[in-house]
Amino acid sequence: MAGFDDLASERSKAQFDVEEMKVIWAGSRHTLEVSDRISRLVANDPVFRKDTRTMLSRKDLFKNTLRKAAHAWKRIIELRLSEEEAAELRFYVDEPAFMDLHWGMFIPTIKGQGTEEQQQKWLPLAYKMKIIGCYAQTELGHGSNVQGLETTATFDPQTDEFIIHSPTLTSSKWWPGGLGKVSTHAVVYGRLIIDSKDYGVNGFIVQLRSLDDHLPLPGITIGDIGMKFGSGAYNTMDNGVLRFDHVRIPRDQMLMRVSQVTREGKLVQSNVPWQLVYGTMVYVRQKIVSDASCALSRAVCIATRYSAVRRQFGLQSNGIETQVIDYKTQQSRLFPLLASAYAFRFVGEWLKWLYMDVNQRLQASDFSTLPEAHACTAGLKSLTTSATADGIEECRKLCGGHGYLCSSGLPELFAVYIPACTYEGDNIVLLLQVARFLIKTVSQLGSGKEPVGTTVYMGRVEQLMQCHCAVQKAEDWLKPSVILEAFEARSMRMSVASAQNLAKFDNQEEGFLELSADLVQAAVAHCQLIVVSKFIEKLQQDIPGKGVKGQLEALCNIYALFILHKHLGDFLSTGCITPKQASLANAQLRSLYSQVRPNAIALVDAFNYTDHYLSSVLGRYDGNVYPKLYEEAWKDPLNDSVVPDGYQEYIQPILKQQLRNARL
Ligand SMILES: CCCCCCCCCCCCCCCCCCC/C=C/C(=O)SCCNC(=O)CCNC(=O)[C@H](O)C(C)(C)COP(=O)(O)OP(=O)(O)OC[C@H]1O[C@@H](n2cnc3c(N)ncnc32)[C@H](O)[C@@H]1OP(=O)(O)O
Ligand SMILES: Cc1cc2nc3c(=O)[nH]c(=O)nc-3n(C[C@H](O)[C@H](O)[C@H](O)COP(=O)(O)OP(=O)(O)OC[C@H]3O[C@@H](n4cnc5c(N)ncnc54)[C@H](O)[C@@H]3O)c2cc1C
Repeated sequence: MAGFDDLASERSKAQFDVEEMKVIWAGSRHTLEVSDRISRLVANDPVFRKDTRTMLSRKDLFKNTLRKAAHAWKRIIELRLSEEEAAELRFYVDEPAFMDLHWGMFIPTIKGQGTEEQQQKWLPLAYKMKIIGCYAQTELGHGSNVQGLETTATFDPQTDEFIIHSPTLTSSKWWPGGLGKVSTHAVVYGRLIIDSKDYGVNGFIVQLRSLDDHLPLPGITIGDIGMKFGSGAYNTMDNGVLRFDHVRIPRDQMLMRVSQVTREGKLVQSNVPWQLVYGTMVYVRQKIVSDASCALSRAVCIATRYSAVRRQFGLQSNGIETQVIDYKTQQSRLFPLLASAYAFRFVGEWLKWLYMDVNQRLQASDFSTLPEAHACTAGLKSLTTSATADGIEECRKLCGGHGYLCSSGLPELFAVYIPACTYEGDNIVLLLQVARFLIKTVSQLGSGKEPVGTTVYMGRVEQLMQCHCAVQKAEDWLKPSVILEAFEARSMRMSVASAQNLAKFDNQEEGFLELSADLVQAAVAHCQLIVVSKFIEKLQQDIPGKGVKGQLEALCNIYALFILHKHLGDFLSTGCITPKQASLANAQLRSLYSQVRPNAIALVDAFNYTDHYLSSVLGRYDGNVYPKLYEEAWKDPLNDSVVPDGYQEYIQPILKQQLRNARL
């Protein structure tokens, strides 16, 4: 039967050891074992079913999410799951919920911005979930501009308290996940006011709801902000609105690692940089990069399997049509996304390491790598989420009409994913942060301050401004040194050109605004260089398993040459490559697609996703697409009755009217 045979035959063609590739994808044999075990545990638990999610009303959907979250927590306790296992469980349950903000933002904020005493007081309560917290920063009037927040926290020396207040409608907290209906507490960001003086934005732990009956505490107005994009999707989350009317909290509920307010109302700065108030965002942005590879690989897995099952046109001698995966256009759209999924996986792994490293340094009062960590997390968050959102939509189109059905899994995946381009920092705003960092780095060249980390290449400015690409034949594009130099030269030249243009302005801030579109492109070029270079670094590690390294090399080259092809204007206009070299790169790309073609199904099998996680009829492991699509259609509530509700009120009268008109 079509599908079964197609995928089985594809798997038999694989030229590499899929089991070893699974280890590479997971990060280690141990991680693969944990992820495999927990994914099956979730798939086999009826409470975690998700097939009706897109058809439920908001209220039912939300209650269902609460039920799943409670069950997940129960299983975590019963099975004594480790933190790693619990995080995997959350991943495979695959439903955004208040727990994400509690564990992903509330707890990390207390850890990162609270003093030792504050951590000792609040963390045990949060770990045992005796309180549930969220992260209340964004307001109706201000999201990107954190320094523009309006909520006030005014110190009252009489009572040794802060008075938290929402002075305007636009100061209402708006968007925080978990806030609308669940959280009992929040870290609230507001302006610290002492003696009528504004000391800027700080975090405060505020109790919102009673721990007895869950009612809002006096002075607090709280609710959900309403339905969001798509059915199911992010509507499982209670993104909320919150207003304060002079709510009092004890002084020790201001998070005081960065600065402290004394009993006398004096502000004392500690030795840590004030930017640590933004620290949770760095942590979450780093996580979002790893998540990008998961979302993209999931869409790619669905589109690749379906492309091997789907046949259109071109009858072969045996009388069957061509698998759409064999069309070069399909390959040129699909394989760069497959390569991007692997590329984002490895850059995510590296970013996790970078974050751990910066964190260890912070503990030891070494703040030197914070600007680099901020630029990398901001830039890579922006680059990977934008590419993933576009990539999921491309996968939908790669699946033709059936991709538009909810049962393909792609519409909901898209709807859940796209806010990642906005939350934790709008992607353009974040790229502008990277651009500032690059301009600063360029302006310091020659000052004796050597560029570090991902900007080390800028230390070779003279060479990179003048170098000529050495490619003479298509295969030359397979050399990592050639690719790296082209990407470094492009990024260097774009940053230098931006800095030179900026220097023409008397007012740097005005110049920055005027040139911001070019600056964003320079930031993208730098971030793409990071992704390419981290993929190349990965390949320099010991990679066991028959044929595994060869496949990864092909994917790395596809990623780099696809980006080169997509941004050809940059590479040509900066003189990094010639038109002839561009066309050789394109020829090489085509040849790489042919190399990956027989391995495509095995390369997506290596993600090791269960059918439960994929939740896609098109992406089923067994390829049994058509019978299951047919079966799914009949499950739609519209098909509960043969004649639809409303027939007598709305269809029959029209038909009768037409009958009368026809007789006239
Ligand atoms: C055991 C059981 C377990 C249970 C299992 C459950 C497990 C569940 C885990 C799930 C985890 C998943 C977690 C993920 C959840 C995802 C959900 C996301 C929900 C969304 C949340 C949000 O959106 S929160 C709100 C986010 N908001 C933003 O991102 C705002 C963006 N804006 C800004 O960041 C800033 O305003 C700015 C950076 C754009 C501008 O800042 P500012 O106005 O201060 O000006 P400058 O540009 O001049 O910057 C000054 C100076 O500071 C430097 N800098 C800026 N930001 C940072 C930073 N973050 N870190 C370090 N430094 C920074 C900047 O470079 C400047 O430096 P100079 O040296 O002066 O140049
Ligand atoms: C699903 C979801 C969940 C969220 N969860 C939380 C949460 O848990 N806690 C929380 O506090 N917040 C949360 N947020 C809020 C989120 O962090 C903000 O929406 C985000 O930071 C973007 O800010 P904004 O909405 O103010 O966008 P705006 O800044 O208003 O952006 C609008 C447009 O203006 C552009 N723009 C803005 N500033 C500039 C600039 N300087 N230069 C050039 N262009 C600019 C942007 O690129 C964008 O195109 C969530 C948001 C969403 C969508």
